Amino acid sequence: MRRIRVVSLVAAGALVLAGGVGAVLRSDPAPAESYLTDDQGRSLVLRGFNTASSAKSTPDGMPEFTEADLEREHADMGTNFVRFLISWRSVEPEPGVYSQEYLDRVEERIGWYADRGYHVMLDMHQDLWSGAITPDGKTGNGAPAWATYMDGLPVGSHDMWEQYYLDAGVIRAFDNFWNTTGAHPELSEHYANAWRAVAERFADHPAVVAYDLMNEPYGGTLQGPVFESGPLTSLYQKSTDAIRTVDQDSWVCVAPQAMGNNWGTPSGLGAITDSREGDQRIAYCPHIYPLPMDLGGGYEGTSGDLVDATVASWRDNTVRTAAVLGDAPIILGEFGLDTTLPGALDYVNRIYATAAEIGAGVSYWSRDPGPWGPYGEDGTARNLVTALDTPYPRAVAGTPISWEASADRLQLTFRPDRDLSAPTEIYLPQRGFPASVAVDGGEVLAWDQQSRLLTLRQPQSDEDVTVTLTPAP
Ligand SMILES: CN(C)c1ccc(C(=O)NC[C@H]2N[C@H](CO)[C@@H](O)[C@@H]2O)cc1
Repeated sequence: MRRIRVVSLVAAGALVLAGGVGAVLRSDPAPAESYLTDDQGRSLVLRGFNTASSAKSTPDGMPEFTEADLEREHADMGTNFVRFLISWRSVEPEPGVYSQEYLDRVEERIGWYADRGYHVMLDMHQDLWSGAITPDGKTGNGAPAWATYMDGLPVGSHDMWEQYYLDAGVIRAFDNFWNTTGAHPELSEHYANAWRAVAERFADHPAVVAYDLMNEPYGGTLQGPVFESGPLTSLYQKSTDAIRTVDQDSWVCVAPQAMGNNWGTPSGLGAITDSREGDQRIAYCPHIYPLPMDLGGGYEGTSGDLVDATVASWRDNTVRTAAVLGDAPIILGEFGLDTTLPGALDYVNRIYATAAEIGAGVSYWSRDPGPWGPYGEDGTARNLVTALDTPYPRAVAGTPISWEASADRLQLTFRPDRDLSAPTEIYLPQRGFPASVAVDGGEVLAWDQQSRLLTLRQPQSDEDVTVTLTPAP
């Protein structure tokens, strides 16, 4: 049973511990800008995957992922979101040259998601800066070789990929990009202009809802708040300004540095100014990877306690930084684990419960086959599929106040917005709702057992409404 309670991150409220899950009761609903919204103004609850790590190394920059793979994911888990990996090396293979052929390939795949009603966040992905940090091109990914200046400093050979971040050549490549060296002010300009080229292509695409400006930033010799409030915030501002010259409506999602923040420490990220008309559309997209999990401890015993402490700290720090960014909506851009670890699915449920508490979208890392993913190398469905196939209110015609879900029950409290014409839309899995649905507190507009979507007639009330869905007897 996964009980999920969405609570306010705005009201001070009393911290109420219920069933071991911390919850801050909402005394006032979070402002609508605490959620990304769709074109009809509905608050979006985003659930999906990072697709996919395989794109880091393919020559054409595309994930090893087919439309049939998406069809299966949609049928098995009812996802509505994807953090789709793109790369600077593919967008701008030569300085100032933007590959429309690559963007064509991206657009083709985004069309698969659009055909199924998904929302897409494009992730300009990097790890260890670039494939150019090692001769085999297989260690890092993201930046093009022409933007990789290691100044002849060495890069070693390590068993753990994270260790490459401490090599002098890798640090120098990052230092030159952030212009900590003073030698390459042009690189961040190129980066912002690459984003403009991407946004120019997707500004009017019905499925693209957000741009994740940089995956897991790393400051090289600059670390922590001095990096995050300095070069990182500057790059985000420069990229946001470039995007807004061609796209006024997509959300711009900014992430803290990975080191530390992935483990629950606070971020020094500064606010970004959004020049668009109306409400700002800046979102915050941190990741979480508790160190005890990374060290193989699993979610049990002492390791489980340390993970819980990390999750609690991460949540508070995430809410704090989202407030600094102007009550920005939150998307948990990445979390994941080897789901063969002890307590793995309890951890998955804990993270989804925490995400729901702060109104965050979630993209699981990752969609690739294997022990972390929903499907094995041989294509068989793994334990993660059932864990993720649970009811959720995909689009809410108003402000979500709280919701709880298990396989065969969903209870949603929301404050309707009578100005919205589109109805609240809820996903209900086959395993919990094999036939008709009993609805208490609301009126069914439609129940489509093929798409697994139930829509509610918009209540003619401004007061909070609580709807409970269970399988009809
Ligand atoms: C030392 N530094 C800077 C560092 C260490 C560890 C990670 C990491 O595990 N990240 C978690 C996952 N995210 C990437 C993709 O974005 C995956 O490859 C990692 O497993 C990142 C940075």
